[in-house]
Amino acid sequence: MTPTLYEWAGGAAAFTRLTEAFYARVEKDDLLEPLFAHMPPSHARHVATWLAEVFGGPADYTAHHGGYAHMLGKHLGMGITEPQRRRWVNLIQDAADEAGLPGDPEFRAAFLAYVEWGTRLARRNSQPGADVVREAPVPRWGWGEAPPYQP
Ligand code: HEM
Repeated sequence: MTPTLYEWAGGAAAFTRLTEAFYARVEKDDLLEPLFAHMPPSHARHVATWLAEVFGGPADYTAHHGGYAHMLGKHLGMGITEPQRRRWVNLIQDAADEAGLPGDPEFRAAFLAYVEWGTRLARRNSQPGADVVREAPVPRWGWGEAPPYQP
């Protein structure tokens, strides 16, 4: 059986460490801090729950946090710029290193693929007047072309 990305990453605790490390960096970041200035303390935990579900963990964001529609609503009208999007991508990769997520090529390729996809959608959906998909399931992301290397 191929493990899920969630299992390979180290389960719920790994995603908690990831988003804590990420938002510690966001708070000190010139481009992102202004966007997140009014973020409630629960934010890091909610994003960890989202990412855990996306990568094959329990569907708790869908069950308890309003699912896709709630996530979408948080980004609407924000007008994320490309430099801000790219910084988000850079900081979550730094956070993945700091949080000790697996560094193997296959895991990081799948992780970054989702982060690229998700941030590009978030940026597009955040533009004023964007034509957005309002209802959808929380996505589920897999290994793609390179499954985990298990000798
Ligand atoms: C893969 C990409 C992304 C994912 C998975 C993601 C996920 C989320 C989720 C789940 C929430 C809602 C949290 C809750 O339920 O409380 C949220 C809110 C938010 N996101 Fe994103 N996001 C992504 C990209 C971005 C980008 C690129 C930016 C800006 C550069 C951004 C800025 C924000 C902000 C400012 C909030 C609202 C924080 C608040 O509650 O005040 N997101 N995001």
